[in-house]
Amino acid sequence: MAIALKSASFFQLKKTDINFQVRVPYGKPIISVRKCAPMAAICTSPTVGLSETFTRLKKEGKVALIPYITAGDPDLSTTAEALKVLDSCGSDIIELGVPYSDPLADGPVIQAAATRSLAKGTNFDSIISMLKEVVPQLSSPIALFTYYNPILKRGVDRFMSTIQDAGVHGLVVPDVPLEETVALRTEAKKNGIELVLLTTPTTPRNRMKAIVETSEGFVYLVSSVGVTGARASVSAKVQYLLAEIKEETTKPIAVGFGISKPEHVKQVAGWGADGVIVGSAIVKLLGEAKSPQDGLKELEEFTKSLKSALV
Ligand SMILES: O=P(O)(O)OC[C@@H](O)[C@@H](O)c1c[nH]c2ccccc12
Repeated sequence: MAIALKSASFFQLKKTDINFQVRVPYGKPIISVRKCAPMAAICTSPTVGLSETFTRLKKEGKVALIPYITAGDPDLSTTAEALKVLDSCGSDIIELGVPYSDPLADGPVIQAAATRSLAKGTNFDSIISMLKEVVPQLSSPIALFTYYNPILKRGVDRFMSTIQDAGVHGLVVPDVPLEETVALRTEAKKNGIELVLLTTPTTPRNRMKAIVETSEGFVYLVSSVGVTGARASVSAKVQYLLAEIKEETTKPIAVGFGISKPEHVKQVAGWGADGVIVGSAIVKLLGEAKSPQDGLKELEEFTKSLKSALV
């Protein structure tokens, strides 16, 4: 059954018939089968932002599942489907990475994904076009992930208004130092975009205090030194770092880096995290699957396993 995206605005899809062909302007049509929880009614009411999502989850006594994927890997049509799979399989916020040629904070898995995506011709404009089609079908807010250079190239004000117009709620810029976030924060605020800042295990206490006071949406606690990438275990130091940050702020704290299994998710949630971020394990699964359809099916199973660790 082919559904013109526009006419799906009040379409309640039942669990059994989530099997439809979506014709998208930015790439080849793709058949997708999703068996996760019934999609929320696709309505035009705007998704709520990051802070409101955490406020709702806190009231429900829940921890946010926050996956990260690289846009355009293996291709943008699959990214569009992956966003819907992640959304319908229990993600609460979705980090979407803009591929960049010099991802200095990324490990080999995400670096390879960015290289593949750029080789396919993915660029900021094609990502925005895809988001304009897909965001109205999602119940989870999108936090766009990009290095600073692509923002500067476009101009901070134009970048922020463009992502706001595409329905993006949050922004994470891992390589912008706190001292240089003034311009970003000013334009972000004008466009209702929540700028998430990161603190690490080696961030001095007074600097961490300034970061958490400035961060919007949530505080990103990097669990371990080094670059992104699945680890065999999550450092027990995270428990101490969470307690330290909670002394400085009541803002939600999401932990990322190295988290790649349901048991990691359970452990970090048990240490008091308000959100758990999983990136490389998902990027690897999608990027290395035999086909996009296989990748989407594996993504569904993996996302459900991560979500079940939080129930
Ligand atoms: O990949 P990991 O180890 O699961 O970590 C999350 C990470 O991928 C995601 O949040 C992210 C992608 N690129 C980044 C660059 C810096 C900090 C964080 C990120």
